[in-house]
Amino acid sequence: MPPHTYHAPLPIVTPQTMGRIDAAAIGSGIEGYRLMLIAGSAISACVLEYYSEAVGAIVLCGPGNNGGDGYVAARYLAEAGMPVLLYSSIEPERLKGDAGRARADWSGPVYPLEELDCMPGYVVVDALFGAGLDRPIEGLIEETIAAITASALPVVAADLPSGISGRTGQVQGTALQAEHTVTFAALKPGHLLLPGAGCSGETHLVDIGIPRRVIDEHNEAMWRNDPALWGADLPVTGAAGHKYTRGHLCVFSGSFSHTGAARLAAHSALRSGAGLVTVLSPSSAVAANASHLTAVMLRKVEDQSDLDELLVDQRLGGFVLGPGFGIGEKLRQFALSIVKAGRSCVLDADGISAFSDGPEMLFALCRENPLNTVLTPHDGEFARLFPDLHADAELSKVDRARKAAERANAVILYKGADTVIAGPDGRVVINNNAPPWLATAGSGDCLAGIVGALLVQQMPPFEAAAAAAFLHGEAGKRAGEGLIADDLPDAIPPLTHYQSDNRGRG
Ligand SMILES: NC(=O)C1=CN([C@@H]2O[C@H](COP(=O)(O)OP(=O)(O)OC[C@H]3O[C@@H](n4cnc5c(N)ncnc54)[C@H](O)[C@@H]3O)[C@@H](O)[C@H]2O)[C@H](O)CC1
Ligand SMILES: [K+]
Repeated sequence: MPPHTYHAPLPIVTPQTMGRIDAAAIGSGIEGYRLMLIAGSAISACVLEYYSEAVGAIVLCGPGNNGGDGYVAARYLAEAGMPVLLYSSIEPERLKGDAGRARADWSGPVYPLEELDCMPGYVVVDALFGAGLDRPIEGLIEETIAAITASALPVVAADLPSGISGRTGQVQGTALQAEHTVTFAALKPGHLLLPGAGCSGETHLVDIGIPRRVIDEHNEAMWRNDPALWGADLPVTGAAGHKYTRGHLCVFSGSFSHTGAARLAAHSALRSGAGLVTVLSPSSAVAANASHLTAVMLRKVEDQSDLDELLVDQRLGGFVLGPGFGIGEKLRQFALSIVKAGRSCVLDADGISAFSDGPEMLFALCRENPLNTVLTPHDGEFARLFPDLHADAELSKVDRARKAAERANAVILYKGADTVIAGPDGRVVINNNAPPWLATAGSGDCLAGIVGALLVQQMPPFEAAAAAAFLHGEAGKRAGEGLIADDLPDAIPPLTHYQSDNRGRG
């Protein structure tokens, strides 16, 4: 039995779409106040579960429905016997709609926010702003957030930590740091993208009674990375399989003093199930590579004619180009001829930077040979290849990755602690299983090797990139804190752990 339990992948929706989902649910006959009651009860349940020892709860209510959730939570907490002090950022009479109703159902006192006293031993319920935050926080609320931060009282956030944009995960002026965030119906990008992910603490997704059908009808082709998205596309080695049916990946080595990156990628590729892996080395580095390779094969590729000769062999299904290679015309020509030849190509590191001054030719070739290329930029490399997208402060990391994939006609694996994978068809996943210690020298080389291995095993590129990011994160967890990149290849979990279907490929 695989250790992974299968379920539907979690959709992610922007706050704007969440508003439409709320409206559709309410339009279909579900009462809005009922949704708020369930939301508020989930917040109070979280407080009672994690902070049962607290002296009491300080509930901060804002001017909209997020504040309404706060009034409901306050009532349930008080009913459970917890002392509650409720503070409002506006005169409570000004609350309208469901939030007004929630206030009317709260029989305790409402204090103005000016009177807030961060008493030791209390837990804070942050119901100031959620999905409706639409401008930077300033003035009294900014001061309130500073006071809570200085007090170090634990915070449970309703929907989102106040100050975090649900759409981008960016801080609007200032933001609270929560230990727990209770959100409703679907995750928002702000829960998974930095810095919002860091401010959310542990995120709890609660079903408040909006039917899954309504959420699916409004799907934005955006999910949290999960084996449920690609488990059925993982390569399966059947009894009749042999090393050639498991694909042959080639990894380019750099020059004499830059060979380690290619070997990390090659070793990771073998561990990710590639049948054969060959390091392609310039003559100057053949001896250095030979002294470190065993299961991985080695072949001299000095110039374009060597590569052209290699590309005649159709069994060589994919190439990883960039790690340690050096930026220059040689890399550009190699990349273009691989893509032109219709082979799978992972362009990483120098493989991305080399195209900073003119990626159009690469992007045009990718359009002619779709479903071949995966680009794996970190933030600096992304900025070099897509300077306009990187500089546009209005765009979220999801928007940037999506637009870049569309422009490049390639899958973009935009690395970071909040890696985003986007396909040219608009699909996006946000990866969130990477431990912080995975950010170490050579880690990206291993990731490129995993992507390449899955590509040569016939996995479609979007699924291959998403699966690789996930496997890389799992490898990081298995290798543990203090890992170095050399530990990663052997920590890659067996693919069979995540297979969800027996779609055998030989
Ligand atoms: N998702 C669901 O199914 C449910 C969600 N609920 C909760 O409702 C909020 C969203 O409510 P909304 O009224 O749209 O927005 P907010 O309460 O977040 O705030 C809007 C309010 O705040 C003002 N405002 C915005 N930015 C600022 C600022 N920087 N400074 C001052 N004022 C600001 C804005 O003008 C509005 O007046 C969602 O997060 C859930 O918590 C419901 O419970 C129903 C189910
Ligand atoms: K909040």
